Amino acid sequence: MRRKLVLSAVFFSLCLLVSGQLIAQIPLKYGASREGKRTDAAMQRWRENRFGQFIHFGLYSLAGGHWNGKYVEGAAEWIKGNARISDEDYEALTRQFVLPEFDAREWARIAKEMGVKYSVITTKHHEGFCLWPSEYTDYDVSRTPFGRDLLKEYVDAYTQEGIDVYFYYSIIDWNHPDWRSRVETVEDSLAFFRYCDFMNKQITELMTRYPEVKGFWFDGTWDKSVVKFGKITWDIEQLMHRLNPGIICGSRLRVDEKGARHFDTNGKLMGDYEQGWERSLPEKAPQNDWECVMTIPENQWGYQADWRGHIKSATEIIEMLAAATSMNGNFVLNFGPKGDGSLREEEKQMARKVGKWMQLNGEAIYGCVQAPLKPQKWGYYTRHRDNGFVYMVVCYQPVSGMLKVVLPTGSVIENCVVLGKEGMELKPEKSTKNEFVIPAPEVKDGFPYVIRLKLKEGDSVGNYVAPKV
Ligand SMILES: C[C@@H]1O/C(=N\OC(=O)Nc2ccccc2)[C@@H](O)[C@H](O)[C@@H]1O
Repeated sequence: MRRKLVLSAVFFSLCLLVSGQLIAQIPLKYGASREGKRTDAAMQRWRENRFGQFIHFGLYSLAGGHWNGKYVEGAAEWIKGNARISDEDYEALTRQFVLPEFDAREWARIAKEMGVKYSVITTKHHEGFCLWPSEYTDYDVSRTPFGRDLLKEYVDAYTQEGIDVYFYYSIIDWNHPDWRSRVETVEDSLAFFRYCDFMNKQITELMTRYPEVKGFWFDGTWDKSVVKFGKITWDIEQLMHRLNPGIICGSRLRVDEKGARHFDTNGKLMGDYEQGWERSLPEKAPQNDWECVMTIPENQWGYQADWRGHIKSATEIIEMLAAATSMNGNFVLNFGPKGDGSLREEEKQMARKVGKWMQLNGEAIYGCVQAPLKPQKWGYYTRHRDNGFVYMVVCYQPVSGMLKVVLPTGSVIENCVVLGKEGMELKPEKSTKNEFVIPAPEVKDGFPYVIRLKLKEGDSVGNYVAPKV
């Protein structure tokens, strides 16, 4: 009998362990450096920004996804490898880096028009070319006909427009002689640690030359060299916090000493937000802060002259932004400027359409969080963190003409209007004890619309525990 009890206890614990309910905590030196959501003002600002822009710009922008007159398959910013371009031929692009149409103030104006509150720029992508005059390499803007400090012009122009700036920095550096994708020999180790020293110097340079930077968006931490020496990513995090304790950094930087990425071996998030949502959205709200980065075509971050496949419409982008906000996440839309420094027409169009929508409906996005209400098929609920309104972002117009809403028992809808038509109140009908139907307004422009609900005082939507869905 006793043996049976012991065996079933062991079996039960194993099931829990396997199901992840009970991760046996092991001591980690280079695991998560902090736990739980940050509550400081800098992070709260990041949360309230909600909508951001990504800018992928580098030597790859000159190639535009084509080489020797031919379209090159794959992501345009990976063209060096995709087209098997020699180091010499690729480096020759620096002599074409003239940027006759580059105007950071125009980029910033268009970002402002689109309604983004922050912007992330590739200071150095995997190619290793730096958009600022770095003391630690010649492979940068200062050795090109353009010659100017592009990063400074970007930082000044965006800051002038009131848009927070963030720096993308690739750990992978195909140009640097000491970069190693794997470390197998003593020589590899010596080179790789020289590279880490170079990297720490560049990160320090970026944070001291451009103190406006609010955070870093690290990439390229999947290679064996980084996974094997996770401590280097701990060191980078410690370095950044020494230089600016409020700096914000996502989970993609970090690797613990066991090789675990994003979440350490004990299941704890390493970084200030989940940075794994690339061209995808979660099914339900993650526990942590999180950010989705999205491309307009299927998978092109750098400039590709010939977009193929499905190109997302402004309506699709707006729905993704609303979905992200409804799950407490940020949404960052990518632009890949052309090799002459100008923005492509499709992206300017996108900025105009999304910006027009944001002007009318931004209050349902900025500073908003998940409204814990039963999800409905017509779209997404958001809730402003302190104005008390609940927003319904309607993306799927019901043929019934009726929008169903289930509220906390005893709730009363005091006011119900479509943003932009505040003068015309909608009349919700109470169908059962806590279900209402709202007559759907006519959709004319093919864009989502937003209904704003004012609930009777005392309705605790904030604390309402939505039924398990
Ligand atoms: C934002 C993108 O980030 C990248 N890579 O991201 C990933 O590798 N993402 C990833 C990796 C494994 C699983 C899921 C996503 C880069 O290679 C790409 O050029 C672009 O800058």
